[in-house]
Amino acid sequence: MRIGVPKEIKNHEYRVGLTPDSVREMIAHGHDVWVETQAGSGIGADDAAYEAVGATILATAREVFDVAQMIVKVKEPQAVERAMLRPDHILFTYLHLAPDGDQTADLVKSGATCIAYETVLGARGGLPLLAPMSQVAGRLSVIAGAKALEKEAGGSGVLIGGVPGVAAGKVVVIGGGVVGAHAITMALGLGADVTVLDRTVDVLDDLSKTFGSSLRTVYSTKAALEQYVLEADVVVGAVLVAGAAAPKLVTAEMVKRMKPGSVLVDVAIDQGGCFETSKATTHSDPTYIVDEVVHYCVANMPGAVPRTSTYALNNATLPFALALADKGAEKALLEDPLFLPGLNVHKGQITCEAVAVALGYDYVEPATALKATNAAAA
Ligand SMILES: NC(=O)C1=CN([C@@H]2O[C@H](COP(=O)(O)OP(=O)(O)OC[C@H]3O[C@@H](n4cnc5c(N)ncnc54)[C@H](O)[C@@H]3O)[C@@H](O)[C@H]2O)C=CC1
Ligand SMILES: CC(=O)C(=O)O
Ligand SMILES: [Mg+2]
Repeated sequence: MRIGVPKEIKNHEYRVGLTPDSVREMIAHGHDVWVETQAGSGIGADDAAYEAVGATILATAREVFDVAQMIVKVKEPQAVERAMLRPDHILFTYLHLAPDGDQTADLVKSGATCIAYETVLGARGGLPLLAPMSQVAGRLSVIAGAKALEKEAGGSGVLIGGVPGVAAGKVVVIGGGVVGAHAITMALGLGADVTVLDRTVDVLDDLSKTFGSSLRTVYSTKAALEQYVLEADVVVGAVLVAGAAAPKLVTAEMVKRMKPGSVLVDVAIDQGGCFETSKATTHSDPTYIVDEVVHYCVANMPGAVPRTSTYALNNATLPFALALADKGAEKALLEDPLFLPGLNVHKGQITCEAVAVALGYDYVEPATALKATNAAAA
């Protein structure tokens, strides 16, 4: 198959869809790979590193999209990229469609086969192609929160870990999944006073076993949320209902009552955000203030540490990218019931139920959509 790797163009996004090592695997499987010039510069992989493993460098994204059958990216395609998609393209990347009507409409119109990293399922549960970036974002969330607490940033001037004789900052993590667990690791490591809320008792049980008595675990009710959010110095929003828009757990009214100079870090912003006052920000202007509360809502947090993030992402995505290239999208997806839920849009149809429900489209089961294409082609 002909594989294309364009340079990412989202604000301060330095990751790349395939590392040179991944390209080498693709080529060893008999595929051809075209890479846009400088696509790997953010991870320290120059054009020569891609050429050394057999890739061909192209000057523009347009040439990459023109030559490729499958496009491997990191972030959801931006409008200019969506305009280059064709019905015969396979697009393999993060999509986060539920909160993004414009992107969804463009992908439907393109007729392309669009497979989202974030809805592929794992054999041991969870979301294996989201997990590595959730690990990174969870760890970064506490660093971002600690920086935003500084006076200069509009924060209250609390040092997150305190010092002997002065209390540490209170970090409240809402959602104890992958982002949550990694935020907890960092916050405890920095010496903060840490509480996690989740609505699944088993999640709290696992976290309690992992972190012991240094972590406060709380079952998430409206009352508990309000109590802990109002006392917090930093709140990390880390909830997820797979594929769906994030529930708005902290209302604008609660934000008004938070401590002046406290900080909200909405990691769930890529699914629309779990605080009512959240709006997506970028690495070049990551925070804004509402009612004296600092908001950090960067939708591509791992893009700030592209070396760690790209390698972690490729470790998870490469086997799936190889399956798509080796077998074609229909066969690769239909043969693997855990990969199949990754299909979000196919030939103009929405094949992820949570996206269809969120945006008011008809839902077509992914297997049905793929088999209909096979039948039409036969
Ligand atoms: N901004 C960014 O750069 C990045 C954002 N993310 C996002 O972070 C979010 C979290 O991802 P993961 O930790 O991987 O998900 P996960 O599925 O591992 O964990 C989510 C947790 O939220 C809990 N939850 C769901 N609804 C809840 C509610 N109403 N109240 C309390 N808890 C609730 C679940 O029980 C689960 O434990 C996702 O939206 C993901 O896309 C992930 C990576 C990067
Ligand atoms: C998961 C995601 O949105 C990211 O890594 O940018
Ligand atoms: Mg206030």
